[in-house]
Parts: sequence; C-alpha cells; structure tokens
Amino acid sequence: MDEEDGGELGAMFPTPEGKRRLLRDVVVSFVLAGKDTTSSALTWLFWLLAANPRCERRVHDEVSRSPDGDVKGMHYLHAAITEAMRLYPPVPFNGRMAVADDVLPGGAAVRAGWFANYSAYVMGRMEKLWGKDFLEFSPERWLRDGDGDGGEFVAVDAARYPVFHAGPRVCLGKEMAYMQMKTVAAAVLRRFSVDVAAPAPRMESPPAYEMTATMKMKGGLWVRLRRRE
Ligand code: HEM
Repeated sequence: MDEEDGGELGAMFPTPEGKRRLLRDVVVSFVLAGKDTTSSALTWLFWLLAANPRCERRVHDEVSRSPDGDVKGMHYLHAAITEAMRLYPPVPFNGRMAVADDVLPGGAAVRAGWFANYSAYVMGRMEKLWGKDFLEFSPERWLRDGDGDGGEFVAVDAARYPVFHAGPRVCLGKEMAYMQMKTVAAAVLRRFSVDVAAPAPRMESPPAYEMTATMKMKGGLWVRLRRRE
C-alpha cells in the first residue's frame, strides 16, 4: 500500500465513504477521550490547590516566573496535576475481558471470558504504594529533591499509577493532556486567584464525587475569580 491509499489502515477501509467514517470516528474518540478527562482533572486540581494554599503559592510562583506558553519547564505544576489525578483519577476504574486462560503476574489465574478489573482510584489511595501520608495532597512526592525548589518531576511505573492505563493500549493523548491542562492552569493561576465557594476547600471533608465513565465532582466546583494585582 502506498501513502495515498492510507497504508495498512487504508486497506481496511478501501472506499472514500469508509475513510470518511474512519476519520469521523477518530475525531469523535479524541474529543470524547480528551474532554471530560482533562476537565475532571482540572476541577479536582483547583479544589485541591484551594484546600492546600502552600501548594497553590508554589504553583503561582512557578507560573509567574515562566513566560506564557512555556509549560515544559513547570515541574511543580506537572507534579501538582499528577498528584491531583492520584487522588481523583479521571478514569477511576477500568478492566478487560480475558480472551484465553491466563495467569496474571501476581499468580492469579484468569479463565477465558472472565473480567479482570482494576481501580486507579483505589490504587492511588493504598498505603502500601504511597506511604502513610497517602491521603495528603503532596506534589513534592513527585519531585526528585523532595522539597520542590528546582525539583525535577520523576514519573513512576504505570503499573503503580495506572491513571492513563498501561501497556500497549496506554492513553494515546497523555502528553497532549498534560500540555492542555498545564496551559489552562497556568493561564488561570497567573492572572487570577481562584476563591472556591463550594464545596468547602477542606481536606478533612472532601467533596462528593459522581462515578460516571469519568469521576466528576458532584454539583461541580463553584469559584469566584479575582484578578491578581
Ligand atoms: C487527564 C486526561 C486523560 C486521562 C486520565 C486519560 C486516560 C485514559 C485511559 C485510562 C485510557 C485507557 C482506556 C481503555 O483502553 O480502557 C485512555 C485511552 C485513550 N486516550 Fe486518554 N486520557 C486522557 C486524555 C486524553 C486526551 C487529551 C486524548 C486525545 C487528544 C486521549 C486519547 C486517548 C485515546 C485515543 C485512547 C485509546 C488508546 C488505545 O486504545 O489504543 N486521552 N486514556
């Protein structure tokens, strides 16, 4: 197959109508996969920053130091978003059906037709994986020097943090998602302070969530934006 035919994929959708449908489905799946996930993550991020003013100040310091559009170097913001999704993963549970008998790495046997499910929400709150402070919002846990000053973001294995899934079907839009979320958060926090009206920003009484395909904050997040001097 040459380029004009669309390569291997083009061979599977040989007619112009087939190609148009394929393109439509790709666009729709990108919009569906990318819209509610990133907005859910940002909603929890803004609430968590309001509940942790020390972290909010550090994000604000970082985004104020960096020029518009340069989100790559924002390690603290990257860590804060990652930490928000540890506590509130946009895709809280997920699973697969085994097509054949198999044995999982942990030794559990799975028969063909069985479902094997996991919860990124539960895994994000396991003391065994994150330590005694697992319920705290601590972006510092993702930074190499541990205190955030000039600290570099260090990712962990996807099997420990399966927020974007893992393996060959891992999220295709992960880098784009971080880019979008960091750009939006930086643009808002550089110019405004975000006063959360409801739910109250207190870690000891976290907001209720709604479990749909993505994890939404029940009732949404009510904020008042104040332009910074
Ligand atoms: C915070 C944001 C996001 C999170 C947490 C997230 C999470 C996930 C997860 C858990 C999966 C695996 C679903 C499954 O196979 O059961 C997935 C797949 C996928 N995501 Fe994302 N996603 C995010 C943003 C995005 C964005 C912005 C895009 C595109 C612009 C995107 C495109 C995709 C695509 C195309 C797949 C399917 C990959 C495949 O099956 O090979 N995602 N995502």
